[in-house]
Amino acid sequence: MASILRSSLLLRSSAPSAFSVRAVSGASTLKQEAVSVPKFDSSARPTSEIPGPRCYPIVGTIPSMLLDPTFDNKQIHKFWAKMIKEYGPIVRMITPGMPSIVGLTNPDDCETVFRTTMENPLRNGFLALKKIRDDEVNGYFEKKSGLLTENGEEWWRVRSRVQTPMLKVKNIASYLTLMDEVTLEFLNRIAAMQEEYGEMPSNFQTELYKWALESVGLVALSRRLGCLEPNIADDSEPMQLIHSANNIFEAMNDTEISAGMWRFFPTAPYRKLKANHQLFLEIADSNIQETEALLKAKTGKEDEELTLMESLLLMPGLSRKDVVTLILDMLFAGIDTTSHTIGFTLYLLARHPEVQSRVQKEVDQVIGDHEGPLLPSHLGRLSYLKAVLKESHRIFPLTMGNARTLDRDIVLSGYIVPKGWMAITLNMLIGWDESVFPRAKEFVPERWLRHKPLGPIHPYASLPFGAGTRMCIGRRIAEQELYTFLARAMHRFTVDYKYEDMDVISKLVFTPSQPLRFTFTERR
Ligand code: HEM
Repeated sequence: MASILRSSLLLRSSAPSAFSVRAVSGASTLKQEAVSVPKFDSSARPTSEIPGPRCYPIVGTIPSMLLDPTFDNKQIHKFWAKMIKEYGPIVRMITPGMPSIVGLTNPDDCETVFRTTMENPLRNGFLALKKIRDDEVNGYFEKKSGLLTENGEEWWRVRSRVQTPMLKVKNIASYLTLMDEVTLEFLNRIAAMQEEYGEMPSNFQTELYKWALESVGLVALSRRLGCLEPNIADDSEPMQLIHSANNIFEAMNDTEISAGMWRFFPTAPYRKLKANHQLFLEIADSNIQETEALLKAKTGKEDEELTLMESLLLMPGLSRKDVVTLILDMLFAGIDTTSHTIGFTLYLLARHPEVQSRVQKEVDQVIGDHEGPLLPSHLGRLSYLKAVLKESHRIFPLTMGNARTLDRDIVLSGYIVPKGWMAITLNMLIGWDESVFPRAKEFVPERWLRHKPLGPIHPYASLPFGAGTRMCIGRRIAEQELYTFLARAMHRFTVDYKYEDMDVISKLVFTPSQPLRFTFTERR
């Protein structure tokens, strides 16, 4: 089947493509571009002096972590905040058998980490997921576990080929009309729920997951999945994808932020991860095959533009399995990310009516009485709305930090941090630091506007999508979904929230601590 599809697509390869497949084909060695790498200062203080909680022989800092009253892997930001307060902007953690860690809150250190790892960005996270893909899924992944978990040459083999097509704004813009259609349907659903319940039901988060999966499915699977059907059954395929992705994130939080016992025996979180990954894989794979069948059926028309995924299937140097694994990761990474960002942003807008009216004013000017689908030119003019999203990511970043394993010794905050250690840039704590962001506790989107009224912002201080060659590959897709949703929602509704303040719960990504019981009032 796969080869039939591939050859049928290849027959069309002479057709003009909407997507750039030329950019990096043939590039198979790690990027060697000129980056300015900070000089190593050999007079720096030794590694042994890096501050941190008490380190014991054999067990390292594990007892200091586990016995600390703030240590809770669902609230990991509180533990890191305490460590940084006690020890300063660089703190080390030693876990035997795992790479030692430094947590960082000085943006200059973050810059050093990203610059020195630019050519070989190693991210040794999600190890339990990698083990499951490598050892346990009956050879499905052929020991090539995909962008999320691979490193080095194998990671770059795929990344170098998908980088340009997936991050080119123009390519993603070709999905705007469809994304807009999904959003408009979802807003009708919001209006219906508002009518029925007088506010959003306490499971509104699940509604946002449906919007997110329906939106990312447009790009990943080139079709509608039906997530927004009224009364969609809880055991339907889209709902099973959503539930299993949620469970995968939760289980990965438990395997990632732990002493790593899953390496020695299948712990409960490891088993949960394996079972949900298997379920997700089976459903996603059958959906991918369905998409392949549809693509095969529409073969032959020379003037038909290729979808992003079709053009990736045609990319020299990428196998069908590579593309399938990418689609799998897009579906998996595309549910719990954009949906939580929307949840946090709506909460911040509800709590700051003056900001909300400014966004509404902007979208009224930009969209006005326009009746057709949103156009890229509309999104291009939403500078305040984009500032709102940046500010929302500063206050509620989705991840605690960005991680890089060092492939050489470097100096951070005046200490030598050796090769093999993992440096984590603590996004959330940097975002909340008054010395980096004046009026850090306030929601001030204006700080991101071009004239920077609160002063310049360090370019490495807020990196919600990571940075450099390993930056989020779904960034453009995510941004387009988020801009579309917020523009349409603010054009139609005013949002309100009357309940407790929002905190975060870590489920690999930060999720809202309270049910999202928003009230949406029609503006017209
Ligand atoms: C608000 C939404 C999102 C945020 C904040 C976000 C954030 C991130 C971050 C911080 C990373 C790690 C970057 C690094 O190590 O420098 C990442 C990686 C990744 N993201 Fe996203 N993401 C979002 C949405 C998405 C979506 C919608 C997709 C799929 C379409 C996606 C797919 C991926 C993949 C596959 C990677 C691994 C890339 C690699 O290692 O080469 N993300 N994302």
